Amino acid sequence: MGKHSERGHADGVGRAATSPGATDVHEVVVREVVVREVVVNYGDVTALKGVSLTASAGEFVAITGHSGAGKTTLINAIGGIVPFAGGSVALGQNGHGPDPSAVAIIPQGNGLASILTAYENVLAPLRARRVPADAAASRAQDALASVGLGESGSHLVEELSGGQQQRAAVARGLALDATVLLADEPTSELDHDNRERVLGLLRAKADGGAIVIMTTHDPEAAERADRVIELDDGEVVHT
Ligand SMILES: Nc1ncnc2c1ncn2[C@@H]1O[C@H](COP(=O)(O)OP(=O)(O)OP(=O)(O)O)[C@@H](O)[C@H]1O
Repeated sequence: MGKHSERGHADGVGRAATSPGATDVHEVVVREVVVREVVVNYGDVTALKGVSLTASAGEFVAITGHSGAGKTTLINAIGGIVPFAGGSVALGQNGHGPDPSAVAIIPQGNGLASILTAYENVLAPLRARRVPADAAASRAQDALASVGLGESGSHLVEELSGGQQQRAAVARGLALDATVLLADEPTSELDHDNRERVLGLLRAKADGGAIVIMTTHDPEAAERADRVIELDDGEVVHT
């Protein structure tokens, strides 16, 4: 099957459960993300030139900017998956570095394993984080249902459309129930209704106390955030 886009209180780090599905595991709760003067180099290319931002629990922040401005690099720096040459990223107020168990990333290009089913893709990171099997299964199924893929979990990713794959990636990020959710262009492949569905889920995560940081090229999606931070050529040009 081909790929068809659907487009047409900063009080430090604690340990607590954050949703009914998370009552069986302890997860790190982050009240604040503080990015200070972060510099990221790829060889000779300086992708971030001293970027600073703060986001607090309950906030939904959009990062905008033209292609190549550094949005993905910023998401990955906050998520701790790209090294930075200068600056710092702190989760909570005590100077903790990025903690993988506190953060979920919905990556650009979905990052799903195409030979696994959608359900297996959502389940795998939950199991990797030692969520017990029954709870992981139920969280994976609930997350898939929340993005409208309740009936499609048994399909191989390679059998899904581009938009369905993107929603499966959103489900995978949501299922982790992390208190920092980083979403890199999570609606780029979606039709209007599914874009609204996903933006509503991200809004609900923030309203539930998470810190949601989303990159987007879509002005209408950015409008749904509490704040918009614009990057240009590796620098914050508007907040
Ligand atoms: N792995 C890499 N190696 C070398 N340069 C890179 C690498 N990844 C990104 N870059 C460069 O870093 C800069 C920022 O890229 P980044 O992907 O963060 O931008 P972006 O704003 O997310 O772009 P887009 O909207 O197209 O996804 C660009 O100049 C890009 O070419």
